[in-house]
Amino acid sequence: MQQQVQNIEFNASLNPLKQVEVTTNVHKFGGSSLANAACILRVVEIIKDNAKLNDFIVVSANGKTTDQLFELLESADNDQLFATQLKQLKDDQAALINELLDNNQAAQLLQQLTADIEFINTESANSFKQSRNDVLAFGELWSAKLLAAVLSQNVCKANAIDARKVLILDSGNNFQLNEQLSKTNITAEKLANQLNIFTGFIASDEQGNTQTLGRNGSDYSATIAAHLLNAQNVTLWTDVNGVYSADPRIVNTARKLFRLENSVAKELGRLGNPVLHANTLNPLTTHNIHLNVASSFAPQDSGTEIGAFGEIAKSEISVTHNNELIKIDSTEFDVKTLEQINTRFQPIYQCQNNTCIVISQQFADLALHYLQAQNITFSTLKVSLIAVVGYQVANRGEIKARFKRALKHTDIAQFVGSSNGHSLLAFFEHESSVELINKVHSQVTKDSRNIGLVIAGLGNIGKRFLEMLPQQLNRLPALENVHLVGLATSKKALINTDGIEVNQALELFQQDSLAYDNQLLLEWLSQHPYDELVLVDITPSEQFSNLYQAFFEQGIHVISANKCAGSSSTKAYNQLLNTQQLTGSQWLVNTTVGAGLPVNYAINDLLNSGDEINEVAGIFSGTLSWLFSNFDGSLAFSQLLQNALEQGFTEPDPRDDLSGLDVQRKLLILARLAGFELELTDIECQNLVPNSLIGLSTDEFLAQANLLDEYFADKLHEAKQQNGCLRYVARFSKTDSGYKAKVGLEILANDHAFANLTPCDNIFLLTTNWYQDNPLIIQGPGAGRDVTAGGLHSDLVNLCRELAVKTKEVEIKGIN
Ligand SMILES: NC(=O)C1=CN([C@@H]2O[C@H](COP(=O)(O)OP(=O)(O)OC[C@H]3O[C@@H](n4cnc5c(N)ncnc54)[C@H](OP(=O)(O)O)[C@@H]3O)[C@@H](O)[C@H]2O)C=CC1
Ligand SMILES: N[C@@H](CC=O)C(=O)O
Repeated sequence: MQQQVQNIEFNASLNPLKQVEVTTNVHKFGGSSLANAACILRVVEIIKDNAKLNDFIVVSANGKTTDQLFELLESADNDQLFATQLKQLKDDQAALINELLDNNQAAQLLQQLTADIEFINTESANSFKQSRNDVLAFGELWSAKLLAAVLSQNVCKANAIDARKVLILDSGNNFQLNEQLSKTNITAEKLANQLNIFTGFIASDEQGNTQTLGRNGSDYSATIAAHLLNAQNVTLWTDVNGVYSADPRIVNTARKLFRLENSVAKELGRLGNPVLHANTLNPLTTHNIHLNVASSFAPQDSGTEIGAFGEIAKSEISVTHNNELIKIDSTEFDVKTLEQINTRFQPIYQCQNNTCIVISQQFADLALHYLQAQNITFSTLKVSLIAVVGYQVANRGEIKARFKRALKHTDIAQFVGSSNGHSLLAFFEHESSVELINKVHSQVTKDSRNIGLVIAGLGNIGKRFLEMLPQQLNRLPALENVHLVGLATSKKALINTDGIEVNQALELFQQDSLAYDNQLLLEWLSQHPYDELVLVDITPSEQFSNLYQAFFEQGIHVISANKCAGSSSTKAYNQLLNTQQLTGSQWLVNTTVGAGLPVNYAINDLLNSGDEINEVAGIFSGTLSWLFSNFDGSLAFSQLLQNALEQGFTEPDPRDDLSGLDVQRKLLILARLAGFELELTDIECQNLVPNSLIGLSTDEFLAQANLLDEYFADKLHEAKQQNGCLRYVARFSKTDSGYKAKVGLEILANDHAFANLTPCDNIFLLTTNWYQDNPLIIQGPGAGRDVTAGGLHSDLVNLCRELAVKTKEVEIKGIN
């Protein structure tokens, strides 16, 4: 039965493939990504979402087809086995065609398949003496034709290209690519305004003989095609979702490396990394082409990007191992022989005195034949390798020392730095154990993750937070891997994935920030290349706090000084908590109440200890505390207000303090933390801003603030008459029917606990089951630049400590 491609939108305006761009991208799909009809349909969806017309799609043979073809080559002398295997191959291919194509389309491919199978059958008579490579080529040819037909039927026109008509290898020059001829060919073969489906793995020589590009040759085909096409991006869609800091099947603390420096990626390939292959990166070095490794099983995940990056990516360290190596020792290597060995067998290591080479076992037979033919006497030894790979890692003393520490008490045969400086190599005369590989990984990477830090809001508090950042980063091991990567104000943002120099952050922001909108910010955040991203919201903006839902959905952690989200509607607040729990995002809000005072932590600790909060009361506004402590009638109230504003205690608009809104929000945040469900409007609130000052801009309000003076002078007089003082008090208490909550101006006795605070201090009285007759009191400065910025730093350190011990399970579909 023909399978359907789901959700294909034929409406031109919605078809993502309609946007034709001048640049070409190359997408390569490996065999396991194209293993069966369901996989191919998934690939079609990926192409719809990620490709555009004129892009090149490079394909491997479907599933295990190449293995089946190899088996046929081997069983040519066994008629019965050969016939069974050939029938199976034909049936498998025919099944794919019938499942995916309508009758007309299927008929053409089935006819071709029959002819190809007949060719294989005929060639078996002379044991494929001349046609081994022609037979192997069928895997990719069938795969390309099938995908082109499925795309043409369901998405857009697609043109299958036989790479043998394009990629010409020079048999007189070690089968190097004839670049000029291949470039001319690719231009001639590609068709405009469609997708070009290109066979991986195969090429031809000048005589037209089929040649293959070796193990994992399709990746190489993709990067060669990208080079010839001057493409911008190559994506290797495979069955793993990126390159890891070690093989995740062996090291379960391995981290995905989101960005890999070109030279480091090349070194990993050279040393036998299972995802990146030795040749793959070679064609990319001359152009600035980005290579991505992504999973076709989880296309929404960001994979690994390979390119030219700055310091953060360059600091990545990984561990690779290879148990399938052979060391060849000889005193007879001459320059010419070594040159040949280098070109043909990709040695992993060559001794400085030219008396030994280490090569992969896959080249062993060929290499040994070659040396015998040269009459060179040699001896061989199986060896294994554990390598620490990173940008110029051989020159990084601390990594070298850690690696050596991990190797202590092992019978290591040799320890050297690679000649390019990008790896440290430890060779052993036996297989490397899983324990040792884990130990090395843990020692050299410290299992640390890169944490990106974005700061939104660079005002009164944001600037102070930023000023304190360099010293914090230098001082605290917990912040070792924190990188400032984004700064934003209401209209401009500076994002630099390579990191923003913290000591010059404000200057860089002035120079380089660009206008942005939330959509752009979210787009960048959705693709950030860090293990964790922390956003510190030091804005007063409700509109900005509305983005938290999207942040949490993307697993981004938020530290808020902004009180809007914490005091939003019950529905919105609960949705945030649910999403955050679902995605593992952390949300730290310590400074939203009491600035740096640990009142939020105290409530959490009490609840964790099994206590219950019965009452919360106190002075929650630093501004109002400062104003009413200092207001004795000698200065007008409006003058004191101006003073509080200048000291950085007030909200950006001081009416948010005077109206009681700021205190109302804080009481709501604490009540919610204590486990109660209520809305802001459930808290009775006394507004001290007269109607005449409500509708004005902040500047207009400040210009007319003297209109407040008479009201507050009267209130002070009233308090004095009662031998008391004015205080703006928040009160929340549990009742039999639920709770009672209000914030407002009170006249308190002069010896009341709330009446004798240092100006600007907050006081929080927590009455709980454990602290009933003698409530728990937390008191201290509750507003201001230093304490608030300090509180935010405290949240950052606590968060980073938690993230350091967070374990992320690696999902592996297998490594092809
Ligand atoms: N003062 C204190 O003691 C305490 C303050 N807080 C909270 O800290 C926050 C910041 O206060 P403060 O520094 O005094 O405020 P400021 O007005 O001095 O600075 C606010 C900053 O936020 C930016 N901003 C405003 N809207 C947005 C937006 N939509 N997107 C991105 N950036 C935006 C502003 O950018 P632009 O310049 O472009 O407008 C500015 O850089 C407030 O939420 C406050 O409640 C919390 C505890 C204590
Ligand atoms: N404006 C606020 C600042 C802290 O939240 C206050 O005065 O308390």
